[in-house]
Amino acid sequence: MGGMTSAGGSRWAVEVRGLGKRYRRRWAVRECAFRLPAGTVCGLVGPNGSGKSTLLSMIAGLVPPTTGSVRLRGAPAGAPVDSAFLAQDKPLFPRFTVEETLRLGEELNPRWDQAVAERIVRSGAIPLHARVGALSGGQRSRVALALAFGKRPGLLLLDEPMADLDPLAAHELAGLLMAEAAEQGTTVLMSSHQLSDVATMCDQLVVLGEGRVRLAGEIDALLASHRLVTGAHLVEGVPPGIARHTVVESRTVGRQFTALIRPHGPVEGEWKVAEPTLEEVLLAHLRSPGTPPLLTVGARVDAAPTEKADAAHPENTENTENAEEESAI
Ligand SMILES: Nc1ncnc2c1ncn2[C@@H]1O[C@H](COP(=O)(O)OP(=O)(O)OP(=O)(O)O)[C@@H](O)[C@H]1O
Repeated sequence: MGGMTSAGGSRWAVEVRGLGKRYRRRWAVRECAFRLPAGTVCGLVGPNGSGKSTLLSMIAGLVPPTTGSVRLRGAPAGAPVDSAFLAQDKPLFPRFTVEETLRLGEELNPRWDQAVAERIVRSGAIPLHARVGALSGGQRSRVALALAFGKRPGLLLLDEPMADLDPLAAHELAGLLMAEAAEQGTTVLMSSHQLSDVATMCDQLVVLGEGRVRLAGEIDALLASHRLVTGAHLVEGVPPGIARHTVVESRTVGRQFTALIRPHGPVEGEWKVAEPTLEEVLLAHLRSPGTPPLLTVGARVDAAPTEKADAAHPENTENTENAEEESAI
């Protein structure tokens, strides 16, 4: 992705710069800056309370940022965009029938695709005449997904879409999301706590920790910039040959030393060195929130000044330990 430029803007579905949200004294999202190529499926991962829903709501234009800006498809910040947001609580009118709910979707959306919406509802065996308030949680999720997909949006923002779906429904949704991205060029940004869903569905990743971006970019490139190192080690602590790399996490059990590192050059010594799985990289980063952030070249935005950022909130800038890691990926 090294040759990418932001020329033409529209190759980036989402660009956020200096994005922050403060609720009273507490920052839910801080200094987020990354971009997401159009037509990709991106997983948004992070511990509870790390700011995923807040970030999605700001990108959806539902929550005004305290600092920074969101740009969608190269359009000026704040311009109306063709996106659909499926919130975690999936708000629907309980007194409407499923059919009435879809009709409302049709009336509100000029590009409405009734066939897609109906297919999603029918494959869950949900009767069109059923009242939404009488459906199970998973069935309501399916209706909400039908509404989101029926809009045929360019950008689909999903907050834990799989959370209450049964395994078959989740599998079907995964197929649908990937097909939409491939066939319609839809960009999908979805938060999830299911690392295996992220591994099977997503080609991009954004990891949040305490409201900040910890990892962002193409999953292949992120994996390629990490190594899992194992071997025998007789004394406590990280061996000097390993400590010269960025050590995300290390542990010694008995005589067995294991570390997830970002190598800066060859790993010397009698170590077994392998490329980690996505799950290994994610878990290590979730357990080690102090690791410097890593953004691939494709995910980085220039450090352009943001609208209302740092001048009004000088406490935003103090954090040198959060300096981004230099990398050639
Ligand atoms: N409307 C609000 N008013 C005050 N604080 C809020 C509000 N919404 C979110 N927060 C706070 O912002 C932080 C981030 O919350 P957010 O819901 O964005 O996290 P999340 O990563 O989506 O969490 P989860 O995985 O539990 O869904 C939390 O500390 C939360 O308490």
